[in-house]
Amino acid sequence: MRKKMVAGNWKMYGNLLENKQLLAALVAELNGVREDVIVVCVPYVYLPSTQNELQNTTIAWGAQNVSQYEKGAYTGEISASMLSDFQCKYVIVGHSERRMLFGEDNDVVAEKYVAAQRAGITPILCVGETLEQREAKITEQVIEQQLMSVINVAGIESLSKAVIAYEPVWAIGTGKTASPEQAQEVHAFIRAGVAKQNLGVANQLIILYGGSVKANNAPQLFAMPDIDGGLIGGASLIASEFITICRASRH
Ligand SMILES: O=C(CO)COP(=O)(O)O
Repeated sequence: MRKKMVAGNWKMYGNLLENKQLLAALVAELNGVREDVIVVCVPYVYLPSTQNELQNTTIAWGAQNVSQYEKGAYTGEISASMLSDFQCKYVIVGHSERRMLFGEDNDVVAEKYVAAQRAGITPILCVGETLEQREAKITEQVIEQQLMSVINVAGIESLSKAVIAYEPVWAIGTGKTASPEQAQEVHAFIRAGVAKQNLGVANQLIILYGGSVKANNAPQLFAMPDIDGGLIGGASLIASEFITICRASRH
């Protein structure tokens, strides 16, 4: 049995006070009561305060991005070993907002994935098609390319220390969720592709769905056989929503 996982992606929201209240609510409701994996991916500057709130709890924390470089004259960048200093267990790489708004291509994403793993941090690798690509019926090609550019560099076994998040771009922040069947179809495609290369890795691989997951649609999504949980944006900022979503991952 694969573990279920729910990860919050706070994006560029929050402040010290709001974060403290949100984390206190999560700890009160979720700490120690679940064997599934619960993660919050916070803005870099809130890693120390998040660590402070969550250490000695069963809720993990992570970052939303990482530099592909180990160190050097890269003004404004944050390395994977810096994230390790704050006991980050996870980092999101290749989020569609990074790909589209900050020009990260498949090669850069692969380098970031490798940099994270080198520092012992589990990358949450995001893949997903745009609406245009879906309508052109090239969803599978797009996702295969996104995955293969990482696998070609890092190897198929590297996926045993990674999480994949399928996030259709058209479903992110739009309130338009992929139907459980639509999402399942892509999740199954991803798992089958990995299984062709390594069945053991494929069976253990956690594949999250992301894109307008809310408390009211999470149960149906998480009930699908290849959906192992969610990567949650907007709803991860509302304690009651996120807690309900975390509970929905248990069945
Ligand atoms: O991008 C997402 C998570 O990484 C999804 O965002 P929303 O849940 O706000 O649609």
